[in-house]
Amino acid sequence: MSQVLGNPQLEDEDDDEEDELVGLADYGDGPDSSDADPDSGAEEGVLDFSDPFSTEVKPRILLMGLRRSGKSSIQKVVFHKMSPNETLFLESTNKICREDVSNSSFVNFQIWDFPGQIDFFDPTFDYEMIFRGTGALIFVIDSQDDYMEALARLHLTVTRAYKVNTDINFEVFIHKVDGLSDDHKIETQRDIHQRANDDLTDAGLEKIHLSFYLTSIYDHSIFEAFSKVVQKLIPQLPTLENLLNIFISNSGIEKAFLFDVVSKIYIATDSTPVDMQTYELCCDMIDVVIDISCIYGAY
Ligand SMILES: Nc1nc2c(ncn2[C@@H]2O[C@H](COP(=O)(O)OP(=O)(O)OP(=O)(O)O)[C@@H](O)[C@H]2O)c(=O)[nH]1
Repeated sequence: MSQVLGNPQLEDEDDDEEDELVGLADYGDGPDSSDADPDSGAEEGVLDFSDPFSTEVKPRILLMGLRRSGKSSIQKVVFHKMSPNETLFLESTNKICREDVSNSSFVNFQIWDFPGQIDFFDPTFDYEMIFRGTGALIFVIDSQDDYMEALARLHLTVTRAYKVNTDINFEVFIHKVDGLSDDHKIETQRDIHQRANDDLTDAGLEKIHLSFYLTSIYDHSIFEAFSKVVQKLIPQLPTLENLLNIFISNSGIEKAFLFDVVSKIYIATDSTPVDMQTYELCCDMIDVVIDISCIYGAY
């Protein structure tokens, strides 16, 4: 049986969502570029890259990838509890959207959602400043689309970012795999992995490590992948893992996760392998607890 640990902050959830989008950089060249996301409660304005907020020491996670690859959907489903079907109605992002995620002392970072058409040669785009403070760069590839252009973009993005900051974790989400058969998923992952690493080797940058994940917003894979990305940014991870190891060996519990209840990402787990079904069961349990808490108003 699994143990679910965490600190729900349910009463603040709605308020948090209101406050979460803290800034938007105008990066659009289209007619919609001044439109704020109507659902986000966003505070709109031109982002001053030199503002004091942007130099905060919170780890920064960037969501990049081609247009319509699924970046905003990932953010909305994981951090705003949007149902996957609702993402069909999301409008294209025309600005850099920054969101502060401060669910607990461990889940405390900024997510920057980039528009698909970002141009590194645009002098108004200060990519050096952006990459300098970045902990993880998630590059989203639409696996249901032809991914050659996405791979070229991935290469350009990673090499640019690495030049500025060699400490960035590069995470590649091979996304929308719900539309692929199991064999096709494995083949796509192998092909993307091979091509992306070959491109880096050809550029003499084989030391750059890319991590690959098969993801979809229609199942728990996106939460699992995000969990792994976030864990790499938590310096206390080895200690937490150790504590969970001690916990399961002394309690007879089979598997333990330390959850961020609000987002359902797990911050740490013991060192036995993660079985997706156990993780899904724990996520479902969290949903039940949240639903019951809402009904009985315990908070
Ligand atoms: N089948 C499937 N569709 C998805 C998934 N994730 C996102 N989508 C769909 O992909 C489309 C584009 O999603 P967005 O989140 O707007 O993409 P984006 O990368 O933010 O797009 P830009 O803002 O234009 O850069 C939407 O219709 C989503 O419903 C997924 O895991 N599976």
